[in-house]
Amino acid sequence: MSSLKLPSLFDQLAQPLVYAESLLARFSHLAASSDSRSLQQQLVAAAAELSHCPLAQLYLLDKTHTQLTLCAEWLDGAPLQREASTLPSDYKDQQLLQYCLFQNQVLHVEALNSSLYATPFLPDTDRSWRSLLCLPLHDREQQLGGLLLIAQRDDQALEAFADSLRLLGDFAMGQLQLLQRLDNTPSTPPDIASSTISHQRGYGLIGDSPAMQRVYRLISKVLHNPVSVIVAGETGTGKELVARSIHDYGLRRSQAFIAQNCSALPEALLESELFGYVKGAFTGANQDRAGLFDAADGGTLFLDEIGDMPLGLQAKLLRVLQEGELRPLGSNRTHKVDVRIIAASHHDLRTLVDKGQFREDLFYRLGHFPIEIPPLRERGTDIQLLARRFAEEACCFLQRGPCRWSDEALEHLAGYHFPGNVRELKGLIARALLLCEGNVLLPEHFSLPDSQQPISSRSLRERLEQVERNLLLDCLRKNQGNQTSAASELGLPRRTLLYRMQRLNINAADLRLKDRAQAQARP
Ligand SMILES: Nc1ncnc2c1ncn2[C@@H]1O[C@H](COP(=O)(O)OP(=O)(O)OP(=O)(O)O)[C@@H](O)[C@H]1O
Repeated sequence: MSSLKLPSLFDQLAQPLVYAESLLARFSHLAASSDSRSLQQQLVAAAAELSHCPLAQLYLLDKTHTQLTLCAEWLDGAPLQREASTLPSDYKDQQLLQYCLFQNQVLHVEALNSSLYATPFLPDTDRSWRSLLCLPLHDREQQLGGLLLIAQRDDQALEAFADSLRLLGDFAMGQLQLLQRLDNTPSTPPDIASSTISHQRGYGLIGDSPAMQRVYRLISKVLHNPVSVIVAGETGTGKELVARSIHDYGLRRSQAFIAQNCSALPEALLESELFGYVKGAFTGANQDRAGLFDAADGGTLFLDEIGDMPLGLQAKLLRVLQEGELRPLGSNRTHKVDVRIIAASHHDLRTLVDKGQFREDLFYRLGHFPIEIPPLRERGTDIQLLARRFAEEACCFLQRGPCRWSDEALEHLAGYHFPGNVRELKGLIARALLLCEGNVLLPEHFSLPDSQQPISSRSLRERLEQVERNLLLDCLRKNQGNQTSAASELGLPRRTLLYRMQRLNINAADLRLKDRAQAQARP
């Protein structure tokens, strides 16, 4: 929440203490309200009366965060009930409201008659509207939930009311949330069998651990904000899933989400995939073809493994990000695109910048908002939530009845390190279900390496070896088992890597076989 800027309030109001007193009274009225409808009415009445504006409006976003609805209106001292048919069916074309929502910013317009914004959402009255103040409102989780608007028929500076009305509006949003929760409280306790579903509250992601709660908080900050995001984390931790959640729960959800892995294609092919081309751009270009930027126009483009994008393409990407303009291959014309970029990498991009393998300007342009996804080993009991959920999904997929978990099997999983993270867990469970002939999952259904004695009973040396083993395995997997590339990434001579692998009992051939088996077992 923003804090009250008392100096501006004191400067601009004739009787600031009287104002502060009425503001307090409004807070306590709202706190006492016991139904959502009257709470919304009380908020608009309070906003109009505190600011001495004839009009106040409250707009709320629906659960999908895409649809804005006018929920309460106060005009000339009384509630206004407009026929739904006289109101816009949605406010997607209302630039002023959308600006406030998308930018998550307070908007103050003092001379509406000379402003560029149209205001058909304000009610028609004898005298036209001259000034307004529009405030984004947030709920208790700091998620954008709606807008509070006040308007005046004179040219009047209304910013002095921004901080205090925002606090009041945010408080009302929190109260609304509480009332809605009370309305929906089930009269009987939740079904135990469906308990895992209740944990799916983090934007469709599973996990309740403090590490994942931190991720959810970061996601909530960028949902309604068009900044580029970099999702970082080890392989298989859920980076693409997080990117999808940001798209699915944000204002772009009705548009396309397109994902492209930047390490999967050679440079020329990646370039034509991303930017498109015109007929004759190269041999075989028989017709114009739109690229992924065009396909994602209005939506989100997820660039996975951005650290592997060749430097030449990085420059082209930077241009699109800066100018919002695209020039397909072989064309001398540019056109505008509006694409939100979410990039992911399991490399540390800062290190790549230092090595000259990633452009510093692109790093700063993209990396406004990094989100670090924790590895599974830092998520505590989330492993069990995920395991149960994946088993339910796999049972559905295999069209068999639900399986029970033995405590030993859950403990067995909890003690394992999971170098391949959530993806590895998912693969292990799919395989275990195939091996399980009854309906109880037991430790022997999970083919975890033998050395899985509890971490706490191992010596420091054994633990360090385990860390080193996981690091080498990760690096080898990432480099598709190529020891020369893995050694170069680790900054080791190849001979040293081979020696360490031998000492730690890592067999590159096994690694490839195991990965293949897991890929096949994946549902
Ligand atoms: N928190 C989560 N809840 C549910 N499923 C998850 C979660 N995290 C990851 N997964 C699942 O794990 C698998 C791997 O996730 P994802 O592909 O998003 O990982 P990634 O980090 O992008 O992988 P890579 O490093 O290979 O690009 C997917 O099947 C995904 O659905």
